[in-house]
Amino acid sequence: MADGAGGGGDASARAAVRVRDLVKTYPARRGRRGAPGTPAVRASDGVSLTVGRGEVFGLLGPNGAGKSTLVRQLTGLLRPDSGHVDVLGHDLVRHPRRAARLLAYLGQESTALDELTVALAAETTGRLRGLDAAGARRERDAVLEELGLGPLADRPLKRLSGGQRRLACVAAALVGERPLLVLDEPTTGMDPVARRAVWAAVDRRRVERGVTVILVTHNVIEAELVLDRVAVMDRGRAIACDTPAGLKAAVGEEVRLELVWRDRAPTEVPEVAALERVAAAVGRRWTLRLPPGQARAAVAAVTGGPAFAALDDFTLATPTLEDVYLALGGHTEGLVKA
Ligand SMILES: Nc1ncnc2c1ncn2[C@@H]1O[C@H](COP(=O)(O)OP(=O)(O)OP(=O)(O)O)[C@@H](O)[C@H]1O
Repeated sequence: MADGAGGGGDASARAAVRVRDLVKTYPARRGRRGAPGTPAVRASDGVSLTVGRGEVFGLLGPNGAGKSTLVRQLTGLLRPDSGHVDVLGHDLVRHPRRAARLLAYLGQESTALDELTVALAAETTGRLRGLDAAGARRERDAVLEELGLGPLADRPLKRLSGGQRRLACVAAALVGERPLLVLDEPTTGMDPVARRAVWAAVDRRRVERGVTVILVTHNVIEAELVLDRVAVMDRGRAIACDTPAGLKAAVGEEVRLELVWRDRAPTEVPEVAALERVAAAVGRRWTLRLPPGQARAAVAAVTGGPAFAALDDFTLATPTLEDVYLALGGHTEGLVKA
């Protein structure tokens, strides 16, 4: 595990992936036969980020934050409405087919391999990635051994448990090596032994071969264990990007203040108007990160004087790791904490 040194300015100089101003809106759909339709969703709302070569880079965020939409654009599978995606010097918006040579992608759904046995899924993927027959068999055997899949080699994927099937799909993704691995929640449903095998395999490729890894997760603990840097996604935007330790340190000294207004915030009160400029507002709820002294002053301002009548509730708390996300302006629903 690196200390996160792959991040920051160094990463932009030796970028594996650069994303600039990526926008993707899924169009609204009309409901059929009186059923309600779905509104348009801006799933990528101007995302920019840079992943350094050899980094294990995470996308963290709750359900619906836009993580999968982002990686599907990174992998050339989904065309952005606007913005740029550069992978190892290739413009994947203009040339999406080049993705197949540059990266291995493990999506959330992997039914394409279901009819194959574990061994054949790995071998076939190797052949599709250009290995000759002997090379594909060699890599197949090595990766099945590495992930502890030997005993299941001859079982069709559709006859495996969810976690075993996921592990077989990871194995297939690792055959016929690509310089970039994009893994969308690779360890879903796996037991701890399998999870450890996956993280070890990922780390080995990075350390021994300089492979870059982009990893989607909404597990905060996992993020802290395996990632060099992490971008926190919320409603189609990357709201923060740093090492896990850096993210914690950035809010560690600060206090989280939550204000809930009865009806609307009384922004005609100058102290409230000042707080509004630094608050993340969701409806009637404002979340602020403030140094302890300022937090005390803010509480005094909203609990005394004319603002108090408009205040429904407030809480003050020291941020925990999980609070990093919330303190950055995100929403905790769906963010796995263990
Ligand atoms: N094909 C689609 N058509 C319409 N809307 C979509 C489609 N795919 C995703 N969305 C919407 O886009 C938003 C982002 O979805 P996305 O799957 O990228 O989120 P995510 O962060 O990967 O979530 P999860 O953690 O649940 O996998 C959500 O509001 C989702 O409902």
